[in-house]
Amino acid sequence: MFLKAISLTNYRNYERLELSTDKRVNLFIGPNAQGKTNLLEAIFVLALTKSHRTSKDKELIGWQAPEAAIHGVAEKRYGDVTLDLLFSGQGKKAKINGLEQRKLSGFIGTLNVVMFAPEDLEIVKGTPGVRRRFLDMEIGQVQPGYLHTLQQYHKVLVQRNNYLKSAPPSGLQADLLEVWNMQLAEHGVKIMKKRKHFIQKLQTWAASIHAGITAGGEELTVEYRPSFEIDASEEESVLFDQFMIKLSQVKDQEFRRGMTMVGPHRDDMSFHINGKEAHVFGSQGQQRTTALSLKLAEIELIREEIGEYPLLLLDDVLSELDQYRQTQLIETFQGKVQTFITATGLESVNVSRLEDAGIYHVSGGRVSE
Ligand SMILES: Nc1ncnc2c1ncn2[C@@H]1O[C@H](COP(=O)(O)OP(=O)(O)OP(=O)(O)O)[C@@H](O)[C@H]1O
Repeated sequence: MFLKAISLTNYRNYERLELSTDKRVNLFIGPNAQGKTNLLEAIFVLALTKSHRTSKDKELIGWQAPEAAIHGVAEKRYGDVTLDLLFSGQGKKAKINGLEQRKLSGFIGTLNVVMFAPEDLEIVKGTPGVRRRFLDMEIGQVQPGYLHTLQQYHKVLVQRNNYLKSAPPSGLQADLLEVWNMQLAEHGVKIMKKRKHFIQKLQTWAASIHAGITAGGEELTVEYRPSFEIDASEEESVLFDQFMIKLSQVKDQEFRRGMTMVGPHRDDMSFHINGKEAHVFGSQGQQRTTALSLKLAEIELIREEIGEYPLLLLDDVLSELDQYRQTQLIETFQGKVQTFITATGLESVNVSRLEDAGIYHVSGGRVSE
């Protein structure tokens, strides 16, 4: 897929921007705090209706304005699509080809993006919560039903935790807990199964991309670390029973601690380079390359799922890669994936390798070619 044009109205520091993005590689250059990330963020928001930097939509609206709008024209396999998002104090509205979508889930996935930014290092170095968010965003982008199941799971989890916290063990109502257990297990196994499948595929692509970027010097393995082991090839009913047994085993502990001890909200994933845990033993460069391999693997996973390549957004990351890794990155996707890159200067980018590139200068919320 290809983003042909984007316009912004009162989006962060862009009062009004109309930009045609008809090149395979679009490079945005400028000093700090001029609006480069804001522009990539706007493309990300047009795909997922929310920012990668903030959960507060209000922050996307220009400080002096009541509302913000993003308009884009994307070329897809089956033709052109126009996308509109409007953010105001009342919430957000989404339109595809001028038609308002009753549910945002009908809009998400029309445009697909993969963003790689400096903070993605946290996928490797950060807490399990960061890794779960990464998984959920990625699976959610290609399997719309997933986010709905996740929401249901979290609703039950909150109710169950409140009950565990407030009820004295002697006064427990076994029936009530049983109902929540069943709902938790029903949604929980669906999420775990999807995560397990996703990580298996992610592992295959990430390992081969990582080997390419490091000229075969590093072998990356990615593993799912659920709160209890499952065999994802089993029927959901078998996994449901396993989940229920697990809940009964940790019951006493749950009452003591007042919280749910097993389930996808306690999942994690692990990364090993040449058999050693990347989080503990990896150098900064190895950790960054691991995060990059995961993101690039996602590009292939999205293509497998939807039949075309997503856009790639690289925010301020090229300067952190040595020339060899930059070249590998560019050559892997050159000609196949439309790419948007930000950098503070051209010297940090191996421009000679780029084909069909447009170079834009960003200054104070304005973009010039
Ligand atoms: N809601 C908003 N309304 C107006 N301006 C905003 C809003 N949110 C952020 N800004 C401004 O946007 C600018 C930051 O832009 P951005 O994050 O895109 O910088 P950048 O060009 O990517 O810089 P760097 O190279 O440092 O990453 C800041 O000057 C900030 O004050």
